[in-house]
Amino acid sequence: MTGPRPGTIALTDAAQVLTLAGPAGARAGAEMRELGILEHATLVIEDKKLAWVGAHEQFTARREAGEFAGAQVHDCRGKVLMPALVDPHTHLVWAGDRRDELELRLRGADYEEIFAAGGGILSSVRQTRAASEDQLYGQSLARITRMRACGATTFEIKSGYGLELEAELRQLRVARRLRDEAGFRIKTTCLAAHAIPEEARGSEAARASFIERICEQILPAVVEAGLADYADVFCDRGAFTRDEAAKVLARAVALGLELRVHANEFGHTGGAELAAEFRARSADHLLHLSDGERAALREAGVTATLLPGTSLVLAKPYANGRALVEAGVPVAVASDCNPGSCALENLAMVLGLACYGCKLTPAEAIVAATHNAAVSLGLGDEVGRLAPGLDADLLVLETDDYRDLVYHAGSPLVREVWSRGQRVA
Ligand SMILES: N=CN[C@@H](CCC(=O)O)C(=O)O
Ligand SMILES: [Zn+2]
Repeated sequence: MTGPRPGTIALTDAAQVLTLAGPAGARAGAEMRELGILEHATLVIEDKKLAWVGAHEQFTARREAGEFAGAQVHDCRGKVLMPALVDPHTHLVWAGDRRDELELRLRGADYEEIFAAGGGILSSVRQTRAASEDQLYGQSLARITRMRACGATTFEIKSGYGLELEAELRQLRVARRLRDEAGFRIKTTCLAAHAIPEEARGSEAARASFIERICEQILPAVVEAGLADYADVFCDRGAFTRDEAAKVLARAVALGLELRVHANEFGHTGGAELAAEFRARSADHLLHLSDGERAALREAGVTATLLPGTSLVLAKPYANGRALVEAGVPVAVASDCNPGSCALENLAMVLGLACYGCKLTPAEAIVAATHNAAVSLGLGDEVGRLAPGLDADLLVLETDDYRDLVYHAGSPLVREVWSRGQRVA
């Protein structure tokens, strides 16, 4: 029997605890609806970890027998406890803003046309290149702190607003500082293949030499500096062709990086097939997807990451999440937080969009933005479920029914955010 320990906290008698008990791997099909709900349940945190979860009556009996005696009790009656959200696709390190484009788009301009004319991603590249590392860090820290207040404690962060060696390294260093200095749980991705930069747009030869630079200069330097866990490519109309993307992905694999792919956002551009061929950890966006492409993702064990905030902001179709679940593809949901196509910071609200737009059920959306997202980042044994031994990253919701996250999407239901046993928001 364990005695009282300093730093023991009991979150007691919650109306629902969503444990997500079940398989440790990515979940697909009906498994995505299993939340492992305990009613009238208590959860015990010791130091940074989850130590115990079970019926409140059992907790009381064990406490009377002397266990958990020193626990600090935090009454959670009428509340829901669930794993903190995991955001597996963000571009949250950038400088400046694109508020002017928001107004242009609302008055009828098209995102792809703005990009082709030298705005869009290229506007953020100019602003990010011009920022110092400390400016970039300050702006990104404010942003990620707001995102955490909305419920996410774990983030994937991509580069891709540098598109030249030093600026790409700077973005990734800032992402690492958010992890090492500010304590966020972060995985980083080199997305040097996000767009062809202005200086490489004059000719086919300049374009080819930029791709060569990604393969022979930027990716090797990023790996050498230990700054990235993944590589990513924007394989789509107006960005990189299937052949160009394949070249970058092959080089990344040779350098020891795992892969994520921006795929099929604007059309059937080969990105999803490529993600399957290269057995990427995830294929993201997927607004346009055939039965064959869904089957290829399933066979290759690729997680489909949905970004419904982007569909809302760009007034594009929503990815068919229902068809992906029915096809047995593990689904994750992310914010895609970026300066242009989706600056939404509230992943809890995006879960609502995943249901209303992509037709996931509330339970599927929660599994997608917790456990499946964590597994896609290689963090399934740290976060994403409420099980003893995992980090104590969890949310206290101001409701007694988890479905309110979707029913009242956008309302401030995330009352407390805990990360590694500390209340952080
Ligand atoms: N689609 C490509 N990249 C980002 C958009 C970046 C931007 O507009 O700055 C996305 O995932 O939506
Ligand atoms: Zn993206």
